Parts: sequence; structure tokens; C-alpha cells
Amino acid sequence: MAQQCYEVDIFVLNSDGDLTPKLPKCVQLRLDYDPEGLNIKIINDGSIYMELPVHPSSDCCHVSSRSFVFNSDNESLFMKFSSEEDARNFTIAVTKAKSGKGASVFSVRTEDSSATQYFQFYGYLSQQQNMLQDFVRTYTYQRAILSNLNDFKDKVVLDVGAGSGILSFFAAQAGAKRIYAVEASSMAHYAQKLVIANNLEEHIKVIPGKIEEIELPERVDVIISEPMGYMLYNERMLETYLHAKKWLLPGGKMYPSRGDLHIAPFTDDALYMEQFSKANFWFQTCFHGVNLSAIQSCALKEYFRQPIVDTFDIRICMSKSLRHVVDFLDASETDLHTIDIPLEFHLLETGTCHGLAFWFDVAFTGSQQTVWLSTGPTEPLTHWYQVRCLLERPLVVKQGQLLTGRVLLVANKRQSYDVTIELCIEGTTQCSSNTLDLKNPYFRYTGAPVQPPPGVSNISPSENYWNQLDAQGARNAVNMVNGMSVNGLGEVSMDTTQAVINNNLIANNLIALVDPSHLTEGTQPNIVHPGCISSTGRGRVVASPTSTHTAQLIGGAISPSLFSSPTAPQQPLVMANYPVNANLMIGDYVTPGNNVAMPTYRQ
Ligand SMILES: C[S@@+](CC[C@H](N)C(=O)[O-])C[C@H]1O[C@@H](n2cnc3c(N)ncnc32)[C@H](O)[C@@H]1O
Repeated sequence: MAQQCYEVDIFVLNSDGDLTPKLPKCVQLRLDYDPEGLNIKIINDGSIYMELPVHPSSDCCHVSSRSFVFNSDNESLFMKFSSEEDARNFTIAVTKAKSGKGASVFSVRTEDSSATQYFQFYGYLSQQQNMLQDFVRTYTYQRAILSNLNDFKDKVVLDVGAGSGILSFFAAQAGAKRIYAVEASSMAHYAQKLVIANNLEEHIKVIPGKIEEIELPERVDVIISEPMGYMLYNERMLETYLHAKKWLLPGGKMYPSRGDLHIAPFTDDALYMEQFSKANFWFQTCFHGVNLSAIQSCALKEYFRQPIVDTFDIRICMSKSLRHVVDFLDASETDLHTIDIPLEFHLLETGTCHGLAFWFDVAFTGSQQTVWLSTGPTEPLTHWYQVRCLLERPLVVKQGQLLTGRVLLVANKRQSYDVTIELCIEGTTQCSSNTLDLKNPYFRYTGAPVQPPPGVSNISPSENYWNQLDAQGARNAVNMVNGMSVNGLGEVSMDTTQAVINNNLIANNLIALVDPSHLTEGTQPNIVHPGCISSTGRGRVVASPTSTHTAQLIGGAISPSLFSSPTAPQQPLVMANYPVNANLMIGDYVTPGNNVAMPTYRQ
């Protein structure tokens, strides 16, 4: 990590202009990058004696060709450098940190308070861990990179917003020659520690700082990043990602290469009533003797300004989703300041439209393979969930009608967007609109499995349930017949793994895929592909988000058929040893060694 160090003698300058040694001997001054500017660390005998943050209002200046004065809270420190050159370099760095603010694209578009809170958030290991433990996210990135070795082998890579450095490590695994891992939060220190501990200093260069403010020694072949926020655009980090293209060589690649925002009208009476009822608290005319009703309408506005972050059954969508595509190779950062998306939906059902649902997919278009990462409601849940924007006045619509309108996203200085949704029923005068604050979403996800919307059963659900159970019971009734496993449906299996899966996994209700090679009678299997239940509840277990290997979830466990399937992974990657009696629940997000708490930020 680029760091500047200087040998200095430090004195206290008193009000008469006299100097008294602060420390008996020469000490080291170290200049560390800080998200708000710079941090001067006084190092005495190898440990930090004092820290002096430098920001635009810091009171300091050079006083001769070899000295510098820094006024801290209660004293003036006089620093005497061992050479004029050191003093000059130190002064340049401090002056730049003091005045540099306001100069970069990032600082012009961001309020200081927002940036401080944002980078503090990403400076926490626990927050990086939450993202790392989003298995769908992390594994898909790894697959996208490792499936396209040609794009990485011996190439120079830039990791935009490297965080813990995980994507840089994936690029190193793919054989990249050099990787610049740029990270603006204090997480850069930890990334550097990981680089050293993994013996990759030759390949991964951690650069603390903002993409908009750092310099690289060369241009790069590939840019990798995970810049997506809620509803794709929240955080405005996509602009940072696009800004980074100033370092991309002609013909270079972007991972991801494209983002699709999906938008669909939805119906959800329960959600609408929930928000309405909360606001109705203010409708009381005698709350402890006080009439609150004068501000009920303001409360309603406030609640309806909050986008809802959670997941839902796709069947609440009243038409096919519309897709708004951003090509990261073509787009420029200013394209994302105002995003105006015209809408046209052909309604598939009659009912009440309560607003618009949003989710996004990104594609990694490599030269060997294209890999998709989806946050859609039909896919395994990620820490981005889905987002819904409610209308305060819902629209009653009929099947076959055309719903038109627009979504207008206007970027703000709080690293987010003001979202306006407008919907009109064609051929009528019925229109409704709302403006929401994406920076302040209502995080509604509880972990409870999603419910299908009422009224979608066309057969008797009770009978259907018992029929399925009967079939599964017969399937589980495995007997050995002439050395072969035969189940109650007469299905034959030569594969000993099936019996073990039946005996252990189904019995213990584990939702994860196991390495078949470890499945021998009586031993505990290694879990190699911890899966994630799709948001449709009893849907699929995904073997690997990038593969097509899926298994049906039957009675709370995976179907053994995955392992007899010709498409099953031949050599599954061993991710972790997982105790077979781990107490996972259906719908739990499964990662090695942990059940993930979903992050509450990315806002
Ligand atoms: C969503 S996290 C991704 C971290 C890591 N790449 C990963 O995939 O786990 C985004 C990271 O980008 C950093 N970041 C955001 N804006 C940045 C900027 N303008 N310059 C450098 N880093 C930035 C944040 O501090 C955060 O650590």
C-alpha cells in the first residue's frame, strides 16, 4: 500500500514562541489515506503515539523550508524534518488533502456527511462479511471470472471498490498478471493484510482511495466491480464504475458488462393496508388527550415515500416485466444522473395495481462464456432482495388494458435517487403517481417464506398436498432388491449415494448439495454446494448459480435425482465441511458455517 513516512523531531510551540521537545527523540510521521482526507500518524517505537486527521478545516502550515506547524485541539506541534525534500513532500500531501476536496467528480456529486457515513459502513468487516456470505453473489462472480480465463490470464485488472479484495483474489486465481485493488474505505488496510497473508503482493496492489481521485501507473485490460445497490442504482456506485473506464485500454472488458433493471406493475393489498394502517396512528383525535389528526396526511406521505425492500411471489405481478438495459461499456457516468424510463404494460389480469416492482440482473459477457447474476423474484434470494414502490392511490385495472407511464430516477447528493413513478390506464382519465426516496427504504424482509397471492389455486390445494406426500413416501421407501436400491415407485438406482442421501440428508432436513464422492455408507458427507431456496418457497435448490443443475425440493430436502442426473457436477468444488445434523430451516440462506444475517445497508 502506498504510504509516505518521514523522520521528524517534534516540539510543542508555546504562546511565547518557545519550543519544548514533545518526545525525547526523532520519531516517524506516517501519512495514511483517510476517506475524509488524510491521517498523520506519529509513530514512536513502532506504535502509534498520536493521530492528526487532516481535512479542509485543519489548522496547519509550513513555517520554514524544513518545518511544519500543526495546531491540534490544545497544542501547537512543531515538526522538524530531517531534509528539505521531506518537508516539501509532506507539505504537498497535506495541502492537497486540505484543498483537494471539491475537486473530484465524486466529491462534487456527494455530500460530505453521506460519503462519511457510506465509507464508515463499508469499513466494517461485518458488512463486508455480509456481502461475502451472499453465496449467490460471491459464487456467481467467481464463476464468471473463472469461466473466462482468456479474459484474465496475464492481464492487468482494475478492481473498483475492492472491499476485502475478494474479486481481486478471483482475478488472481484466473491468472491475472497485475491487479489494482482500489478501495476508498478503511477496509483497504484489511485487504492489504489478506494480500500479504495469501502471498499475492506481487500480483495484487491495494490502492487506498477513491477511483475518482487515485492515479494508476498504467491502463488496464479488464475492470471488475460489484457496484450494484438496491434497485441497481442506489449508492450511485455505478457512476464510479463507469468513471473507472478512463483507465480501460481500447477493447478492454467490463465485469459485469451490462445491467438490466426489471419493472412490473404489482398487486398486494396486504402491503398497501400495512402502510396505510401505520399512518393511521396519526388519525387519533385523543392520544393521551392530544389530537394528532392534523398530520395524518403528512405521515401517509412519509410512509409512501419509502420503497419497500423484501421479496414476493412473482404471481403478484400483473404483467410481464419491462427491461431497462445499461451497457456498461457504452454508458457514461453522466447518463446515470437522470434516468427516464417510459413504461407500457399489457395487463394480464384484472385487479388493483398498487405500484411498481423492481429487480435487476447483471451479465458478465466474457469471451468464453456469459454468466448472469439475477436478483429476480423467481431466483434464489440475494441481499439485494426486490424493491417495490407503492402508489398512494392505487389503480383498478382490467385484463387486456394498457398501462402506460414512466419511472424517473433523479440522482441526489446523498448517493441515491429520487424515484418518481407515474402510471395511467390508456383510454381513461385514471392516473396515479408518487415520488419516493430510495435512500430511505423500508426494510420489510422477515425471513418468513413468501406466500403466493390468494386466489391462484385452480385445483384443491389440500388434495394436491396429500398426493405429493404419498408419492414422496413411496419414493423414500427404498429397499435392496438383488443388490439394487428400489423405491416404492419401482424406480431403480445403482447409485449408493442415493441411499445415503435418503438416510441422512432427508432425515436431517438439510438443504445443501453434497459431494457425491464423499458419500459412503456411514460417513458424514461434505456439503459442497450450499444452496439457497428460491423465493417461491418450495422451489428449487440451486447447485451452482451459474449452472443449470437444479433439484426439486421435496418435503424439505433435495431430491436425490440430482446425483443420478447426467448434468450433475462432475467435480464439485469443496466449499466447506458442514455438519450433517446442522439445524437449517427451509428458506434459510445457507453458507458455510453460518446462516447469514442479511445486511440492512446498501442504501
Ligand atoms: C458493494 S462493495 C463490494 C466490495 C467487494 N468488491 C466485494 O465484491 O465484496 C463496494 C465497495 O466499493 C467501495 N467504494 C464505493 N465507492 C468507491 C469509490 N468511489 N472509490 C473506491 N471505492 C469505492 C466501498 O467502500 C465498498 O467497499
